[in-house]
This record gives sequence, C-alpha cells and structure tokens, in this order.
Amino acid sequence: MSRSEKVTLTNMCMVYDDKGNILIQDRKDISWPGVCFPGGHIEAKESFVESVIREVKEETGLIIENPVLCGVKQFTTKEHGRYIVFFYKSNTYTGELCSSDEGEVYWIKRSELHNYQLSEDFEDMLKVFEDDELSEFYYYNEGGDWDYKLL
Ligand SMILES: Nc1nc2c([nH]c(=O)n2[C@H]2C[C@H](O)[C@@H](COP(=O)(O)OP(=O)(O)OP(=O)(O)O)O2)c(=O)[nH]1
Repeated sequence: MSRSEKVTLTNMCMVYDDKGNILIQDRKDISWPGVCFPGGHIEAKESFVESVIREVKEETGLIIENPVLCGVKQFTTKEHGRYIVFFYKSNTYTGELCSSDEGEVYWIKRSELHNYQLSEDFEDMLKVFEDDELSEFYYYNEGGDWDYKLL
C-alpha cells in the first residue's frame, strides 16, 4: 500500500488584539462564502509559517509576526484527497489594513461575531482556535453520511 497520498495544504489565521477585536474576511468565493479568517493555499516547498504570513499580507495588508499553530482542520475532497487547513493565531502585526479580491477584511468585536453570516463550519472551527484543549476539526464518513468532530 502506498504511503503517500494526495493532499491540499492551506492555512487560516486569527489576527486579534488585546481589546477583544478580531480581523475577519467576508469571502466572495462561491465554493465557501461568508465570514471567516484570512488564509489560503500553501505553495509547493513553502514553509508553513512563511505561507501564513504571506497569505495574511496578501489578503489584509498586515504583516503578522510569530504566528502560532493552534489547530488543524481536515476533510476528504471529491477526488479522495485530504484537504488540510492549518490554524494559526497572531496578535502582533504591522502595516495598514487593505482588502483584496478574496473579500473585504475588517476588525470587529469578537462578541459581535454572531451577527455576521459565517462560512459553513466556521462557528465550530472557532472553538478549535480558541479552546486550548482542542486541536482538530475532523470530518469523517460513517455509513455514507459525513459528520465532523472536534478533538
Ligand atoms: N474552498 C474551501 N476553503 C475552505 C474550506 N474550509 C476551510 O477552512 N477553508 C479555508 C482554508 C483556507 O483558509 C481558505 C481557502 O481559500 P481559497 O481556496 O480561496 O484559497 P486562496 O484563493 O485564498 O488561496 P490562493 O489561491 O490565493 O493561494 O478557506 C472549504 O470547505 N472549502
């Protein structure tokens, strides 16, 4: 049996401050629209940490420092590959906020997040970002039905 498999690598970053604000992105992409955190695809041979710094810069204009890995999400794609999202957090950044074609970015109070149209899964993904005892958002198939659990 082959030990290699087809994998799509992506990242997502919660940029936050010490006043209870988080930086959100309103994604335009019709395959997964709604409010979530910035992020995107990791390029071939790219360092994971440098990749999330690059994605946040491209999508928000901010240069984050010391992003910390805080979890992972995975699901199986239609092509039977594994889709992985590495979750990071950062509260240290420089630069001016600037949205990209991916979607508008803006600061909101964390406590106001429930007022926004969130991307599918995002509410439960957030638990992994915020709860130190959780580190994985995992989709699995049981009897033909997809479900997920937080681990
Ligand atoms: N398309 C998609 N993205 C998802 C899902 N779940 C999930 O966490 N994501 C996250 C992972 C990444 O942060 C982001 C992937 O966004 P994207 O496909 O628009 O990637 P991108 O255009 O920003 O990347 P790039 O091509 O600019 O490098 O969304 C999902 O079910 N579908």
